[in-house]
Amino acid sequence: MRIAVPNKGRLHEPALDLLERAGLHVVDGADRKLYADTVDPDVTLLFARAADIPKYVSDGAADVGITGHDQIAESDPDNVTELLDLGFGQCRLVLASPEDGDIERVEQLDGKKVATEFPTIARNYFDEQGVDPHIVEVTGATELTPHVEMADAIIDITSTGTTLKVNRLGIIDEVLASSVRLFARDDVADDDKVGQIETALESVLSADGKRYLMMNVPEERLDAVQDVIPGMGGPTVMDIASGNGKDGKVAVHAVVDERDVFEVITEVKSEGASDILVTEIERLVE
Ligand SMILES: Nc1ncnc2c1ncn2[C@@H]1O[C@H](COP(=O)(O)OP(=O)(O)OP(=O)(O)O)[C@@H](O)[C@H]1O
Ligand SMILES: O=P(O)(O)OC[C@H]1O[C@H](OP(=O)(O)OP(=O)(O)O)[C@H](O)[C@@H]1O
Ligand SMILES: [Mg+2]
Repeated sequence: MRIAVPNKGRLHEPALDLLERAGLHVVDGADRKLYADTVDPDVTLLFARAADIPKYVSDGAADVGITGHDQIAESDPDNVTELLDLGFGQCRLVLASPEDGDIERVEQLDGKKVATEFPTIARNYFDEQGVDPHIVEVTGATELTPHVEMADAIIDITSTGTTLKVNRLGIIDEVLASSVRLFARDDVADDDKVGQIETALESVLSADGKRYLMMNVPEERLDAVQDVIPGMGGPTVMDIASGNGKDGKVAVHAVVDERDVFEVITEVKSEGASDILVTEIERLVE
Protein backbone atom coordinates (compact mmCIF):
# COMPACT_ATOMS: atom_id res chain seq x y z
CA MET A 1 0.00 0.00 0.00
CA ARG A 2 1.49 3.33 -1.05
CA ILE A 3 0.51 6.68 0.43
CA ALA A 4 1.40 9.81 -1.60
CA VAL A 5 2.34 12.74 0.65
CA PRO A 6 3.39 16.32 -0.30
CA ASN A 7 7.17 16.38 -0.73
CA LYS A 8 7.58 20.06 0.23
CA GLY A 9 5.58 23.23 0.68
CA ARG A 10 3.33 24.03 3.61
CA LEU A 11 1.57 20.64 3.64
CA HIS A 12 4.69 18.45 3.95
CA GLU A 13 5.43 18.83 7.67
CA PRO A 14 1.86 18.65 9.01
CA ALA A 15 1.10 15.61 6.83
CA LEU A 16 4.18 13.74 8.07
CA ASP A 17 3.52 14.85 11.64
CA LEU A 18 -0.01 13.44 11.47
CA LEU A 19 1.21 10.10 10.07
CA GLU A 20 3.83 9.90 12.85
CA ARG A 21 1.27 10.62 15.53
CA ALA A 22 -0.96 7.94 14.01
CA GLY A 23 1.88 5.45 14.52
CA LEU A 24 3.02 5.24 10.90
CA HIS A 25 6.61 6.11 11.72
CA VAL A 26 9.02 6.62 8.85
CA VAL A 27 11.93 4.21 9.21
CA ASP A 28 14.37 5.22 6.51
CA GLY A 29 13.40 8.75 5.53
CA ALA A 30 16.24 10.94 4.38
CA ASP A 31 16.08 14.51 3.14
CA ARG A 32 15.18 14.68 -0.53
CA LYS A 33 14.34 10.99 -0.70
CA LEU A 34 11.23 10.42 -2.81
CA TYR A 35 9.92 7.42 -0.93
CA ALA A 36 10.23 5.98 2.57
CA ASP A 37 9.32 2.78 4.38
CA THR A 38 7.23 2.91 7.53
CA VAL A 39 7.10 0.67 10.61
CA ASP A 40 4.23 -1.11 8.86
CA PRO A 41 5.96 -3.33 6.27
CA ASP A 42 2.85 -3.03 4.07
CA VAL A 43 2.87 0.79 3.96
CA THR A 44 5.30 2.92 1.92
CA LEU A 45 5.24 6.71 1.59
CA LEU A 46 5.80 8.43 -1.76
CA PHE A 47 6.71 12.12 -1.72
CA ALA A 48 5.20 14.08 -4.61
CA ARG A 49 4.09 17.63 -5.47
CA ALA A 50 0.81 18.51 -3.76
CA ALA A 51 -0.73 19.22 -7.18
CA ASP A 52 0.37 15.87 -8.65
CA ILE A 53 -0.89 13.65 -5.81
CA PRO A 54 -4.46 13.15 -7.14
CA LYS A 55 -2.97 11.91 -10.44
CA TYR A 56 -0.56 9.55 -8.64
CA VAL A 57 -3.51 7.97 -6.83
CA SER A 58 -5.85 7.98 -9.80
CA ASP A 59 -3.25 6.37 -12.10
CA GLY A 60 -2.23 3.71 -9.54
CA ALA A 61 1.30 4.91 -8.69
CA ALA A 62 -0.06 5.32 -5.15
CA ASP A 63 -3.22 3.92 -3.55
CA VAL A 64 -3.95 6.58 -0.97
CA GLY A 65 -3.14 10.31 -1.03
CA ILE A 66 -2.93 13.28 1.28
CA THR A 67 -3.38 16.69 -0.36
CA GLY A 68 -5.63 19.75 -0.53
CA HIS A 69 -9.25 19.37 -1.60
CA ASP A 70 -8.52 22.14 -4.13
CA GLN A 71 -5.92 19.92 -5.81
CA ILE A 72 -8.32 16.97 -5.94
CA ALA A 73 -11.05 19.20 -7.43
CA GLU A 74 -8.61 20.62 -9.98
CA SER A 75 -7.37 17.20 -11.07
CA ASP A 76 -10.98 15.94 -10.95
CA PRO A 77 -10.28 12.21 -11.20
CA ASP A 78 -13.40 10.04 -11.54
CA ASN A 79 -11.98 7.08 -9.59
CA VAL A 80 -11.02 8.45 -6.15
CA THR A 81 -13.00 8.97 -2.95
CA GLU A 82 -12.25 11.41 -0.15
CA LEU A 83 -12.18 9.55 3.18
CA LEU A 84 -11.28 12.13 5.83
CA ASP A 85 -10.93 15.87 6.30
CA LEU A 86 -7.56 16.12 8.04
CA GLY A 87 -8.31 19.60 9.38
CA PHE A 88 -5.21 21.49 8.22
CA GLY A 89 -4.33 23.51 5.10
CA GLN A 90 -7.59 25.39 5.41
CA CYS A 91 -7.97 28.02 2.73
CA ARG A 92 -10.43 29.38 0.18
CA LEU A 93 -10.21 29.75 -3.57
CA VAL A 94 -11.64 33.16 -4.37
CA LEU A 95 -12.37 35.30 -7.39
CA ALA A 96 -10.66 38.67 -6.87
CA SER A 97 -10.04 41.84 -8.86
CA PRO A 98 -8.08 45.11 -8.38
CA GLU A 99 -9.66 47.26 -5.66
CA ASP A 100 -9.29 50.39 -7.77
CA GLY A 101 -10.62 48.81 -10.99
CA ASP A 102 -14.18 48.58 -12.27
CA ILE A 103 -14.72 44.79 -12.09
CA GLU A 104 -16.98 44.25 -9.11
CA ARG A 105 -19.29 41.43 -10.23
CA VAL A 106 -18.77 38.04 -11.90
CA GLU A 107 -20.96 38.97 -14.91
CA GLN A 108 -18.56 41.74 -15.88
CA LEU A 109 -15.93 39.10 -16.69
CA ASP A 110 -17.59 37.82 -19.89
CA GLY A 111 -14.89 37.92 -22.58
CA LYS A 112 -12.34 39.26 -20.06
CA LYS A 113 -9.19 37.48 -18.79
CA VAL A 114 -8.96 35.55 -15.51
CA ALA A 115 -5.58 34.20 -14.36
CA THR A 116 -5.36 31.12 -12.16
CA GLU A 117 -3.39 28.03 -11.19
CA PHE A 118 -6.73 26.19 -11.16
CA PRO A 119 -8.12 26.26 -14.74
CA THR A 120 -10.53 23.32 -14.28
CA ILE A 121 -12.07 24.71 -11.10
CA ALA A 122 -12.26 28.14 -12.75
CA ARG A 123 -13.97 26.79 -15.87
CA ASN A 124 -16.52 24.82 -13.80
CA TYR A 125 -17.21 27.87 -11.67
CA PHE A 126 -17.77 30.20 -14.65
CA ASP A 127 -19.95 27.60 -16.40
CA GLU A 128 -22.18 27.52 -13.32
CA GLN A 129 -22.29 31.32 -13.34
CA GLY A 130 -23.07 31.41 -17.07
CA VAL A 131 -20.08 33.67 -17.68
CA ASP A 132 -17.38 32.99 -20.30
CA PRO A 133 -14.00 34.64 -19.69
CA HIS A 134 -10.62 33.58 -21.14
CA ILE A 135 -8.72 31.52 -18.56
CA VAL A 136 -5.03 32.45 -18.38
CA GLU A 137 -3.11 29.59 -16.78
CA VAL A 138 -0.16 30.52 -14.52
CA THR A 139 1.87 28.44 -12.06
CA GLY A 140 2.31 30.94 -9.23
CA ALA A 141 2.39 34.60 -8.20
CA THR A 142 -1.12 34.90 -9.65
CA GLU A 143 -1.76 38.08 -7.64
CA LEU A 144 0.69 39.95 -9.89
CA THR A 145 -1.18 39.32 -13.15
CA PRO A 146 -3.94 42.00 -12.88
CA HIS A 147 -1.28 44.67 -12.31
CA VAL A 148 0.63 43.87 -15.51
CA GLU A 149 -2.41 43.68 -17.84
CA MET A 150 -2.22 39.88 -18.01
CA ALA A 151 -5.63 39.51 -16.41
CA ASP A 152 -8.70 41.43 -15.27
CA ALA A 153 -9.28 39.17 -12.29
CA ILE A 154 -7.80 36.07 -10.63
CA ILE A 155 -8.97 32.91 -8.95
CA ASP A 156 -6.45 32.12 -6.23
CA ILE A 157 -5.93 30.74 -2.74
CA THR A 158 -6.39 32.98 0.26
CA SER A 159 -6.21 32.18 3.97
CA THR A 160 -5.21 35.17 6.08
CA GLY A 161 -5.98 37.58 3.22
CA THR A 162 -2.58 39.24 3.50
CA THR A 163 -1.44 38.49 -0.05
CA LEU A 164 -4.64 39.89 -1.58
CA LYS A 165 -4.43 42.99 0.58
CA VAL A 166 -0.77 43.67 -0.17
CA ASN A 167 -1.59 43.37 -3.88
CA ARG A 168 -4.68 45.61 -3.55
CA LEU A 169 -7.11 42.92 -4.69
CA GLY A 170 -10.67 42.62 -3.41
CA ILE A 171 -12.74 39.42 -3.19
CA ILE A 172 -15.71 39.23 -5.58
CA ASP A 173 -16.85 35.69 -4.71
CA GLU A 174 -15.82 32.47 -2.99
CA VAL A 175 -15.23 29.69 -5.50
CA LEU A 176 -14.24 26.75 -3.26
CA ALA A 177 -13.43 26.07 0.41
CA SER A 178 -10.52 23.70 0.90
CA SER A 179 -8.61 21.74 3.52
CA VAL A 180 -6.34 18.72 3.37
CA ARG A 181 -8.01 15.36 2.74
CA LEU A 182 -7.14 11.67 2.98
CA PHE A 183 -8.41 10.02 -0.18
CA ALA A 184 -8.11 6.65 -1.90
CA ARG A 185 -8.62 5.12 -5.30
CA ASP A 186 -12.07 3.55 -5.47
CA ASP A 187 -10.83 0.01 -6.13
CA VAL A 188 -8.85 -0.02 -2.85
CA ALA A 189 -11.07 2.27 -0.74
CA ASP A 190 -12.63 -0.74 1.02
CA ASP A 191 -9.36 -2.63 1.65
CA ASP A 192 -8.58 -3.49 5.29
CA LYS A 193 -5.28 -1.61 5.14
CA VAL A 194 -6.94 1.58 3.91
CA GLY A 195 -9.47 1.20 6.73
CA GLN A 196 -6.61 0.84 9.24
CA ILE A 197 -4.90 3.97 7.93
CA GLU A 198 -8.18 5.89 8.07
CA THR A 199 -8.89 4.72 11.66
CA ALA A 200 -5.36 5.58 12.78
CA LEU A 201 -5.50 9.12 11.36
CA GLU A 202 -9.03 9.63 12.64
CA SER A 203 -7.93 8.59 16.14
CA VAL A 204 -5.32 11.37 16.18
CA LEU A 205 -7.89 13.94 15.02
CA SER A 206 -10.38 12.73 17.65
CA ALA A 207 -7.78 13.10 20.40
CA ASP A 208 -6.91 16.66 19.39
CA GLY A 209 -8.25 19.14 21.91
CA LYS A 210 -9.21 16.39 24.37
CA ARG A 211 -7.75 15.67 27.84
CA TYR A 212 -7.90 12.61 30.07
CA LEU A 213 -9.00 13.37 33.61
CA MET A 214 -8.43 11.02 36.57
CA MET A 215 -9.52 11.60 40.15
CA ASN A 216 -10.49 9.90 43.36
CA VAL A 217 -14.01 10.47 44.64
CA PRO A 218 -15.70 9.49 47.92
CA GLU A 219 -18.36 6.93 46.97
CA GLU A 220 -21.17 9.00 48.44
CA ARG A 221 -20.16 11.97 46.24
CA LEU A 222 -20.00 9.92 43.02
CA ASP A 223 -23.38 11.01 41.64
CA ALA A 224 -22.64 14.68 42.23
CA VAL A 225 -19.22 14.38 40.54
CA GLN A 226 -20.62 12.45 37.57
CA ASP A 227 -23.16 15.19 37.05
CA VAL A 228 -20.49 17.81 36.42
CA ILE A 229 -18.36 15.71 34.02
CA PRO A 230 -19.44 16.18 30.38
CA GLY A 231 -17.33 13.13 29.30
CA MET A 232 -17.94 11.02 26.21
CA GLY A 233 -20.51 8.40 27.12
CA GLY A 234 -20.05 9.13 30.82
CA PRO A 235 -16.97 8.58 32.96
CA THR A 236 -15.41 5.21 33.87
CA VAL A 237 -15.66 4.38 37.57
CA MET A 238 -13.26 1.89 39.20
CA ASP A 239 -12.77 0.51 42.68
CA ILE A 240 -9.50 1.45 44.35
CA ALA A 241 -7.54 -1.21 46.25
CA SER A 242 -8.23 -0.58 49.92
CA GLY A 243 -5.54 0.71 52.27
CA ASN A 244 -3.40 3.81 51.60
CA GLY A 245 -6.16 5.89 53.16
CA LYS A 246 -8.27 5.43 49.98
CA ASP A 247 -11.06 3.47 51.69
CA GLY A 248 -14.50 4.48 50.61
CA LYS A 249 -13.26 6.13 47.45
CA VAL A 250 -13.54 5.22 43.78
CA ALA A 251 -11.40 6.27 40.82
CA VAL A 252 -13.17 8.26 38.11
CA HIS A 253 -11.65 8.61 34.61
CA ALA A 254 -13.14 10.76 31.87
CA VAL A 255 -12.32 12.31 28.48
CA VAL A 256 -13.04 16.02 28.54
CA ASP A 257 -12.71 18.84 26.00
CA GLU A 258 -9.59 20.86 26.70
CA ARG A 259 -11.64 24.04 26.93
CA ASP A 260 -13.82 22.51 29.68
CA VAL A 261 -10.95 21.21 31.83
CA PHE A 262 -10.55 24.30 34.02
CA GLU A 263 -14.23 24.47 34.89
CA VAL A 264 -14.60 20.71 35.42
CA ILE A 265 -11.66 20.61 37.83
CA THR A 266 -13.08 23.47 39.86
CA GLU A 267 -16.47 21.79 40.04
CA VAL A 268 -15.38 18.21 40.83
CA LYS A 269 -13.04 19.54 43.50
CA SER A 270 -15.87 21.39 45.17
CA GLU A 271 -17.90 18.15 45.02
CA GLY A 272 -15.18 16.33 46.97
CA ALA A 273 -12.84 14.89 44.29
CA SER A 274 -9.12 14.67 45.13
CA ASP A 275 -5.85 13.51 43.54
CA ILE A 276 -6.94 15.00 40.21
CA LEU A 277 -4.68 14.23 37.24
CA VAL A 278 -4.94 15.70 33.74
CA THR A 279 -3.04 14.11 30.83
CA GLU A 280 -2.88 14.51 27.07
CA ILE A 281 -4.38 11.86 24.81
CA GLU A 282 -2.35 10.60 21.87
CA ARG A 283 -5.12 8.76 20.07
CA LEU A 284 -8.76 8.04 20.60
CA VAL A 285 -10.50 5.24 18.70
CA GLU A 286 -14.22 5.75 19.12
N1 LIG B 1 -2.01 30.25 2.30
C1 LIG B 1 -2.49 29.02 2.46
N2 LIG B 1 -3.14 28.68 3.59
C2 LIG B 1 -3.61 27.43 3.76
N3 LIG B 1 -3.47 26.45 2.86
C3 LIG B 1 -2.84 26.73 1.73
C4 LIG B 1 -2.31 28.02 1.48
N4 LIG B 1 -1.70 28.01 0.29
C5 LIG B 1 -1.85 26.76 -0.17
N5 LIG B 1 -2.53 25.99 0.67
C6 LIG B 1 -2.89 24.56 0.51
O1 LIG B 1 -1.69 23.85 0.27
C7 LIG B 1 -1.70 23.25 -1.01
C8 LIG B 1 -0.32 23.27 -1.58
O2 LIG B 1 0.21 24.57 -1.50
P1 LIG B 1 1.76 24.77 -1.31
O3 LIG B 1 1.99 26.21 -1.35
O4 LIG B 1 2.25 23.97 -0.16
O5 LIG B 1 2.26 24.01 -2.54
P2 LIG B 1 2.91 24.61 -3.76
O6 LIG B 1 2.62 26.06 -3.87
O7 LIG B 1 2.52 23.71 -4.88
O8 LIG B 1 4.40 24.38 -3.28
P3 LIG B 1 5.61 24.08 -4.19
O9 LIG B 1 5.44 24.94 -5.41
O10 LIG B 1 6.76 24.46 -3.30
O11 LIG B 1 5.55 22.59 -4.44
C9 LIG B 1 -2.73 24.06 -1.78
O12 LIG B 1 -3.25 23.30 -2.83
C10 LIG B 1 -3.76 24.35 -0.72
O13 LIG B 1 -4.58 23.22 -0.51
O1 LIG C 1 -4.07 34.76 2.38
P1 LIG C 1 -2.62 34.51 2.62
O2 LIG C 1 -2.35 34.04 4.02
O3 LIG C 1 -1.75 35.66 2.25
O4 LIG C 1 -2.17 33.25 1.73
C1 LIG C 1 -2.41 33.21 0.35
C2 LIG C 1 -1.18 32.92 -0.41
O5 LIG C 1 -0.62 31.67 0.02
C3 LIG C 1 -0.32 30.89 -1.14
O6 LIG C 1 0.93 31.20 -1.66
P2 LIG C 1 2.30 30.52 -1.15
O7 LIG C 1 2.75 31.19 0.10
O8 LIG C 1 2.12 29.04 -1.06
O9 LIG C 1 3.31 30.87 -2.28
P3 LIG C 1 3.44 30.23 -3.75
O10 LIG C 1 2.85 31.26 -4.68
O11 LIG C 1 4.90 30.06 -3.91
O12 LIG C 1 2.70 28.93 -3.77
C4 LIG C 1 -1.39 31.32 -2.13
O13 LIG C 1 -1.00 31.02 -3.45
C5 LIG C 1 -1.52 32.80 -1.87
O14 LIG C 1 -0.62 33.54 -2.65
MG1 LIG D 1 1.89 27.69 -2.64
